[in-house]
Amino acid sequence: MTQKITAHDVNVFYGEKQAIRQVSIDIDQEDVTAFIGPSGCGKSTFLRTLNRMNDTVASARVEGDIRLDGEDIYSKDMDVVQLRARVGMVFQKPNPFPKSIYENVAYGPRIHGLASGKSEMDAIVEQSLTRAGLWAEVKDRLSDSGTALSGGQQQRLCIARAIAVDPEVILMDEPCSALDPIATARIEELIHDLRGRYAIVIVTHNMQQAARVSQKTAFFHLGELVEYGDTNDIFTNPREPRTTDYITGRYG
Ligand SMILES: Nc1ncnc2c1ncn2[C@@H]1O[C@H](COP(=O)(O)OP(=O)(O)OP(=O)(O)O)[C@@H](O)[C@H]1O
Repeated sequence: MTQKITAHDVNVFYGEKQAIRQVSIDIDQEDVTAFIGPSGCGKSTFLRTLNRMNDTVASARVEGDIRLDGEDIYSKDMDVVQLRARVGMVFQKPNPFPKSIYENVAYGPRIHGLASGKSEMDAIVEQSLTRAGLWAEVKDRLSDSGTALSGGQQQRLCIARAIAVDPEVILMDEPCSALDPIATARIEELIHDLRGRYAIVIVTHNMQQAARVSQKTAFFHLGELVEYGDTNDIFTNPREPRTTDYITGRYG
């Protein structure tokens, strides 16, 4: 297994309040990794340390060592715009730009200078929408607004947008929580299809979803990483009593 991201002794504070305590974890390149745990345990906060999205929160402070392919992502030399292209993110609520479907996907490659002309851009847009499982549904209406799509299609458009800049890692923060069961199933299939090409980390409230889509699961509680291992082991043979209590529904 190749370790794509390594995190050591990570603490996150919002002002005085500590949200993440001494978390160390290695994220595999080839796997889908699920972060689970009760509301407020810090899953999203920790996820957002992995592409420095917490930089956008004025009160947030991150301590510790986080590396992408061995490179310290909190180093002064790290270009954060570049980092967020390498480590893309998909949010809870689909958030397409109020622009055409085509523009939603082309925007990132344009600002990163990834296409040298219209035909190259067309190819990136088609490939990204194809990988996101949306091409067949939108190829005849690329100039329609992204916000006119269904919720599930919007979320796949957001995944296409992340894919378009050729990321190495995709972070997904409860990507299905605003979707119906059919749209959720499409996203879960898509995660299967994308596995291997991108390292994927998904925060989910839904334990069945974690069991379905991931190979590795990390259980967080009160800002700590309680247990991390193969998804099968976490759900069938957890080592920690707190994990057992959570997966058997005793809290959360
Ligand atoms: N911007 C913020 N400012 C201050 N505190 C915050 C902020 N964001 C999160 N927190 C606090 O940090 C802790 C962890 O929150 P976080 O959203 O990371 O948890 P979570 O496990 O993702 O929860 P949920 O599943 O409900 O989204 C919580 O106590 C939360 O109130």
